[in-house]
Amino acid sequence: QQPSTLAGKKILIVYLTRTKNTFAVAQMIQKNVGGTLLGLELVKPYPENYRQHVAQMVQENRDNYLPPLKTRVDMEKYDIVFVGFPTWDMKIPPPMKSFLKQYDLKGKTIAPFNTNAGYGVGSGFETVKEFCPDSKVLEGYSTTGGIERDGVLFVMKGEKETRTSAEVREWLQKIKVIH
Ligand SMILES: Cc1cc2nc3c(=O)[nH]c(=O)nc-3n(C[C@H](O)[C@H](O)[C@H](O)COP(=O)(O)O)c2cc1C
Repeated sequence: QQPSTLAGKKILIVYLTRTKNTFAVAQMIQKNVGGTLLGLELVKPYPENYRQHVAQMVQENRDNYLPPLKTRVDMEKYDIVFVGFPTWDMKIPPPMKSFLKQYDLKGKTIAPFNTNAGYGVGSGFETVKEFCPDSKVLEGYSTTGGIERDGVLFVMKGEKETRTSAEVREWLQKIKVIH
């Protein structure tokens, strides 16, 4: 494991994923910094069908609905929280808003990361800042993931995986989590 410039700090890597691209980035982060991986699960999972999933999410955004989480975590144990999510509708996904709203992240350091279909993170990183006004929100990392609409699901393999791993390391160095 790499020496951490934040030695002694307890790290949580929370992520939301549907087709595992964001999960793959979460694993790359863990390889570099250690810490606990935590995948967000919902009380009522989204439909497996992509179009139904999109329709439900669009409605949730319209209603500003925060879906209840099944996942529980003792946040007091952690100092640094990595927050990973795919871009949905050019925004942060509703379940990640549920997470940010539910837990007290005051005084903690937050490092957001994202995968998307090529249109970028949208308003996602800004929303993290809005939900965490009393946290230190570091510069985020974003990369392309799947394009489920076109049948492209998991892409974090081969050359893409190698390149993304290198970028993740560079990002962790830039935000001074590792040397
Ligand atoms: C409901 C839904 C909405 C999405 N909306 C967008 C979007 O607005 N812009 C974009 O670039 N990608 C969008 N995507 C694509 C995902 O961000 C991309 O495939 C991402 O890598 C998925 O991460 P995951 O494999 O961790 O689930 C959407 C995917 C889903 C399932």
